[in-house]
Amino acid sequence: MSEELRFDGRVAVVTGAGAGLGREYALLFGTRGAKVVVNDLGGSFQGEGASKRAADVVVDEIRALGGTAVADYNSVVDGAKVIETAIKNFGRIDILVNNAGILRDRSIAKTSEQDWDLIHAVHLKGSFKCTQAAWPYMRKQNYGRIIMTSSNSGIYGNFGQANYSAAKMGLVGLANTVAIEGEKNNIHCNVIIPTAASRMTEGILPDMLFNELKPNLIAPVVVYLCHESCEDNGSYIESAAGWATKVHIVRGKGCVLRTSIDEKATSPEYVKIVWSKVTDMTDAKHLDNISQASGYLLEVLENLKEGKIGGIEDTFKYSSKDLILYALGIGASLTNQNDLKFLYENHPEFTAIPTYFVQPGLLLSMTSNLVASALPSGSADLSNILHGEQYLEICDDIPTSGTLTTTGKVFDLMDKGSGALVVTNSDTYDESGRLLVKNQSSIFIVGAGKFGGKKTPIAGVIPIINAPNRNPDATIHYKTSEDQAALYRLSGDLNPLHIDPDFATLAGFKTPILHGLCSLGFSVRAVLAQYANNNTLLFKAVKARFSAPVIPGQTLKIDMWKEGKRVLYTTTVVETGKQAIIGGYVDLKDTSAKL
Ligand SMILES: CCCCCCC[C@@H](O)CC(=O)SCCNC(=O)CCNC(=O)[C@H](O)C(C)(C)COP(=O)(O)OP(=O)(O)OC[C@H]1O[C@@H](n2cnc3c(N)ncnc32)[C@H](O)[C@@H]1OP(=O)(O)O
Repeated sequence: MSEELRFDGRVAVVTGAGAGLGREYALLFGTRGAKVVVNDLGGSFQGEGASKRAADVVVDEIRALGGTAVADYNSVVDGAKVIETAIKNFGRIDILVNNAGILRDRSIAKTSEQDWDLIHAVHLKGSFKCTQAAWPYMRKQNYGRIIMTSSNSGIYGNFGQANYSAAKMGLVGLANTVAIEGEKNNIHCNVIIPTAASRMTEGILPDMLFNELKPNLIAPVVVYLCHESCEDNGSYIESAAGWATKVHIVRGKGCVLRTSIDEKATSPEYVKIVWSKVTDMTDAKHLDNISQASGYLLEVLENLKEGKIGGIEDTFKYSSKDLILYALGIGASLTNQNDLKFLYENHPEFTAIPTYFVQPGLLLSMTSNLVASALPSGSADLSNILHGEQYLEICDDIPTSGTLTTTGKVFDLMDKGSGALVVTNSDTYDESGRLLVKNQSSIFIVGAGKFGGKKTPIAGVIPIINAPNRNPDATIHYKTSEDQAALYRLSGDLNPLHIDPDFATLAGFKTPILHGLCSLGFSVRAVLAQYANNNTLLFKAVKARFSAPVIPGQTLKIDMWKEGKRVLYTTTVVETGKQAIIGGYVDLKDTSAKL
């Protein structure tokens, strides 16, 4: 054990110290050398009556233990008088534990104004008045330790305690500001959130818990918080039953509700769409002060201004398990030994199939109204949406797990007559801000054309490249499984079009169809197997146009033409002879197999 923590020369005022927690604090301070003012009005726990006895008994106890103490019988609402007792008797005030409290439990419907006012007077106003009265002395001596007593009833709410909960949460707010204002004068203010068996909690807590909630188990925590060696200021400490912890308020990462600084308004409908992001607490953080809170807002605005957010932002987390699930979803199989490195996380060359990284961009589109926001109607229904084209470029080394940030925006909108074509661009970064992946998706909204828009793409929309007019240099067949879409969807694209027969009918298909990106994954596997010896490091980019649907269970024929480091390909459904992907190509950094 380290050196005994002493309070010699210090004067401590403990309010409501006639019983329960306050008594334990007062006794411990007294045995540690502090001169103690034992404040207690001596009323009932409902705030009725007053007697000197409660405080006197504790004073006697402290004296019997060899300590120094005086009683004070004032109401904490007369804070100046309470502090005056300390000054008159001991000449100073170093420690103030705002502990006095009463209960007036009623449901909100039955809480009278008097119930409300009385609770606020004792808890909140009393703590304020005592603190304010002690303040000039503490400032002058450049030292002070103040405790505010909050409660889980305030932090979480508790049936029948509206008045008490509000006052207890009010004390947290009071402590926050007192901590800031006192900092430069070495006045620290912290919050204790105790759960103790006392006359206030008897009958509320279960017996088993009640019997273990001894106030003397909390006193050491409060007494330490009041010691000069304790550097905490503005902390909330919860303690009960011989246990203590710090409590934090955290703020989620949040979600930007507009796509550019020029967008002057957002809408309740949009808020509804992104609500899961607004309320996502996965990356929640504690902020140390109000400047950090507003600082982040400024950052959001700066990013919007500089076009850095340039649209919607999303977080994408993945692990080796996700990579394996994806690999299975696009047909990787242990029947091919070369695929083991995609399916076994302990394989020395375990790696992602690069097309996995179409997911961050796609999921961003699917969980926001990015696509709909581009349309004149402002709305789009999944039953009318088909994946038209995809471009993916890997820009840097891809880790096998991570938390990535994707920013996405609408890049172009075309009126194709039979439908509208929305082109979205997204960039995906790792935690250090390294650009890992670029995606461009063209989404065909069937029936949303003829709105008078332009037909041709702007520069920057990556065109498809038609296959050469010669026999393919290589062909690979892959049979998809009847459960291919059921498996693939687990990687994130939960569009019911791929699994729900009723939804497929609604969208105009006889049966659910395969995800376009699943067919793309199969096709890239073929190119990597044929021309890169399955070495994913050689993969640079892929482009595809989804020209006809694929039904799970059909066989894909991937025809390939090698032109330098570019491999052009088409993907045909063997059973129907229809081309499912046209104009596709894979750019390799190098090739490892000759024609
Ligand atoms: C918000 C959330 C985002 C959701 C993201 C996606 C989620 C996924 O779950 C969805 C999917 O995976 S769907 C499955 C994969 N996709 C498909 O199966 C679509 C297959 N393609 C088709 O059916 C038709 O091409 C079809 C229907 C697309 C077009 O056929 P037609 O209407 O007959 O058009 P056509 O007469 O051939 O051509 C008209 C103009 O459009 C251009 N075009 C055609 N197909 C295109 C395509 N796939 N992509 C881009 N442009 C396309 C043509 O070039 C033509 O333009 P122009 O007149 O200027 O030459």
